[in-house]
Amino acid sequence: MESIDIFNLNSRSSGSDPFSIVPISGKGLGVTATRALARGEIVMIEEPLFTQTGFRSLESVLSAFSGLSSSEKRNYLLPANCHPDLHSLQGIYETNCFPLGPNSRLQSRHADRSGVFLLASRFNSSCRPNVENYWHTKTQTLRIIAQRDIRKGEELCIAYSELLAPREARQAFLRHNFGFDCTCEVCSLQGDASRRSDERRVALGKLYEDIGFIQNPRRGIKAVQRALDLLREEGLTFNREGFYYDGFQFCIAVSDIPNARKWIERAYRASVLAIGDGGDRIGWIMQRYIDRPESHPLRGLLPKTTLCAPR
Ligand SMILES: C[S@@+](CC[C@H](N)C(=O)[O-])C[C@H]1O[C@@H](n2cnc3c(N)ncnc32)[C@H](O)[C@@H]1O
Repeated sequence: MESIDIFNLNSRSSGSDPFSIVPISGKGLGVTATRALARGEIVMIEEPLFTQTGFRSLESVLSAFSGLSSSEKRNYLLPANCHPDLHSLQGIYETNCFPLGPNSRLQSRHADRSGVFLLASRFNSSCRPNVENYWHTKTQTLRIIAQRDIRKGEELCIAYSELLAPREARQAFLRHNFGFDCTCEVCSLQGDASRRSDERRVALGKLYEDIGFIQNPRRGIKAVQRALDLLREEGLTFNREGFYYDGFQFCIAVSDIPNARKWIERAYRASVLAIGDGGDRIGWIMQRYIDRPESHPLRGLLPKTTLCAPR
């Protein structure tokens, strides 16, 4: 393995940053917290070294690489490469790039742009991630945000794989795309604990797909509560704001304005904690409905009734 100047990497961050890049047993380098972090806190903000469109090729990566300064070129060659079948410049890109938007976890997750980042490329993967990457359109920077309270010294991990999938499927994905056997705390569970985790994730995946199609609002709100319970039990924060937003829409459809307001407030709070208060589109839409929930176009779609508030 290439010898890596960790001091040089760490010196890229400002002295007050709450993370450090260090060797992690069995995983190469990784990122740890140098102090306790609160949920919602921004851990890192980084500009891309270069970006690519969705139709990238060896030529486009080469062309971007040739525009870098000589020290940037040296730094680009340091991160991991899990694609020995590709040209090394392309392999490094495919191993380390991040999607750049679109900035909505409520809508499509398919980015048509990606970028490579020297510090952020050092985050290892966990199937119960404690930080999440988010592309902040306004500043054209990648933000890494704490998804729960984190202890000093804890490793900070993002998720490389689909979270709402059973262990075997996640492992196969990571082996195929990143060339490693995941040894995160969830993949290391044994027996019943592993089976229960799989069941929760599969159930969550089904709820995530199905909730938008449920027509009966009482069944819908129950499904939302169930999804939020499963997330809590599984220690995940994936799409929390989306599930709260679903709860809001069920209440709005039956003109239950007081409960709708409580659901949208939770959705907004969960969104700010997940991706920060960037004044982006999701935050802006949610804020509008906190002020005037009755302005949502689904209002009164179904006969009036009272549902329930989030727990
Ligand atoms: C994007 S790099 C992450 C940083 C990398 N550890 C380094 O030293 O630069 C991806 C590589 O890190 C390692 N890795 C990431 N997450 C891992 C995990 N959960 N278990 C084992 N290895 C992991 C794998 O070798 C993977 O191919």
